[in-house]
Amino acid sequence: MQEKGTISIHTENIFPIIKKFLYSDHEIFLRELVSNAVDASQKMKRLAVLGEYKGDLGEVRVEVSVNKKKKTITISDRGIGMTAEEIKKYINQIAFSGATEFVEKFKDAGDAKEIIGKFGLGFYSAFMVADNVEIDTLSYQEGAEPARWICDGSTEFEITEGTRKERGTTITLHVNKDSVEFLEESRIQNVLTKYAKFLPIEVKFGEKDKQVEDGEDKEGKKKYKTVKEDNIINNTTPLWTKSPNDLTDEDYLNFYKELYPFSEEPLFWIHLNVDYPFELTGILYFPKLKKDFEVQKNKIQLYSRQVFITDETKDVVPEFLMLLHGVIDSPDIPLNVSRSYLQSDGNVKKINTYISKKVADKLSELFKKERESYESKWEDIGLFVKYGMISDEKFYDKAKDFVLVKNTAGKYFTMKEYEAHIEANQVDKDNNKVWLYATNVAKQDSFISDAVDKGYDVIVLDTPIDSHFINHMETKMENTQIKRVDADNIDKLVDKDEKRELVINDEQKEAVKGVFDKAINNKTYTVAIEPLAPSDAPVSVTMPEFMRRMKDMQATGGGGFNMFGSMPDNYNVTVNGNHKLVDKIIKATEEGDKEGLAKQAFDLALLSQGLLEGKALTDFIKRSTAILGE
Ligand SMILES: Nc1ncnc2c1ncn2[C@@H]1O[C@H](COP(=O)(O)OP(=O)(O)OP(=O)(O)O)[C@@H](O)[C@H]1O
Repeated sequence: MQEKGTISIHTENIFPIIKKFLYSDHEIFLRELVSNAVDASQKMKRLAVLGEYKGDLGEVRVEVSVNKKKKTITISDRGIGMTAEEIKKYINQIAFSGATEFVEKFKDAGDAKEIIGKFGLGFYSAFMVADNVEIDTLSYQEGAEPARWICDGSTEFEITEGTRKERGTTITLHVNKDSVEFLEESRIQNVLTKYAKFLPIEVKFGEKDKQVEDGEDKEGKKKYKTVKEDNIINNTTPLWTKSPNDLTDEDYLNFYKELYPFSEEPLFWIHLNVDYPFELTGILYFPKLKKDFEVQKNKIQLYSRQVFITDETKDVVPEFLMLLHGVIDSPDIPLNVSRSYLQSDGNVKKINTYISKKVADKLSELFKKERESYESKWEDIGLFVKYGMISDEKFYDKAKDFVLVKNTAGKYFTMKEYEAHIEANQVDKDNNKVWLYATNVAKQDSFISDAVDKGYDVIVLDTPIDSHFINHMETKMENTQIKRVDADNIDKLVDKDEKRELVINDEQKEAVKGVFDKAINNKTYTVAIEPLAPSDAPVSVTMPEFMRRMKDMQATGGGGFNMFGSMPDNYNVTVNGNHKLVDKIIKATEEGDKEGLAKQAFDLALLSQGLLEGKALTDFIKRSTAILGE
């Protein structure tokens, strides 16, 4: 038997185009060929189970080897093999028609780069690294003849009788001169570890050293010797393929270590398992996030029937879920399409909804069953929950019952509990509940203690996401305002319309304002004289809530409020017209003394907020020291 033919594709220059497109991702040829070998092996095993193959299965594993001298890479399996007819059908027609389709679809596409590695190019991808490809195969079918196929990367191929005696297929790649890197064992080892680590059929790549006990020496100490053993790349039954009922916490923790050898232990995990309306399995871990969530992204690995596809899961899982770690395995995620398509894909949407619901359910269960432990983990999960609430309305609906706020005394509340907690006292004249928050307990201490003295409660919102979270919550909660505790004088923050009289007259008020304006001499500070309690601070410096929040949001990204980030800081300076200091300023005869007092009080206000620095701080200390010596 000898047959020559032309592969039926229209695009004669298909090879150069494919090579160009896939330039940066040549390594996927190995993923494709090993996956094919695994598929053929699994089919073989199934046939045996079904009783359709009665012969000896032997050891069904895939073997990869490299011959540097001959410049070849071989991938061989003991799968179902192919007859000459099957080669013609599956390789010449199907495999190549897939490649033609690829070229036609994407030769003009702007996002060709994005689809690299996502398009299952199958067998054809061998030509990215090889000038010549051979197939030696023997079908499992009784009486089948071995067949051999050779193709030199043009559209010409040749099928002849083969010599293979053993069932299965060997693919031999004659590596081209641009791809010699793949003749290095370490390179192949890396690529296999990346893509084949959890394949369901054993993949062997050469041998490795192993230390085994070898009796004892004269002093009775154990001796060891080095022996060779098969280098098996994969764990064929990774944890996510097992039933959760058969697994212990230790199993999950060990698997986490296998995935991320250098990471801290995760907080908890969710085992995903769904058959309908799509197929998906996986394990998602909640890592210890702390406050730096950016570094945590891109840790979820995406598999399709245990073949690693990518760890760029953007577009496949909702943005906020990308903070999680773990594995998702689904044959229903289309991998051979561009990203924009992926976002509108029905299955991807269903998968998103499913994962997001599962995660919300898990958190809800933990909150209900183990509140104490949930609270102790809040520092780590809070960020995630808030991120989810802002970005996913369905998640918000569930999470609003288990999102927590902590007050300055360290007590945790749900939103409902907190509302009840402040309802009696923290309400302004218009019947708005006023939530007070601090972003830095140490720096805002004086404001916090003013609020606490009034019997008010202050919560701590000190993570980068909080300014966004507050904005979101305000739109959700009725008759509620959320204000930073240092955004104004406490009586203004919770304005109960308790009128207090100013003890000085209008003329004196103007004069005092003039003294402060002159002493401060800076347009970003707006001075106002207010009638406060004589025991309140003489001067306070605040930044209005709106301005502060826009700046905070801008600093942590997003919000579309770029203009605020570049605006100078604007502060309100509130002078307590009823404080003894004001009286002293009025009574002072020297202009310099008046200004000196005003400046000193203003600097003290800045100091209490950590706003006094540099030369201003040095001057203040000198001035204060001088006063002590007077
Ligand atoms: N090692 C093998 N043993 C038996 N049959 C094989 C082997 N490799 C390829 N084939 C046959 O050739 C066909 C084409 O392979 P190819 O990899 O191009 O596409 P595919 O595996 O069907 O799809 P994909 O694009 O997902 O890789 C396979 O479906 C299979 O029938």
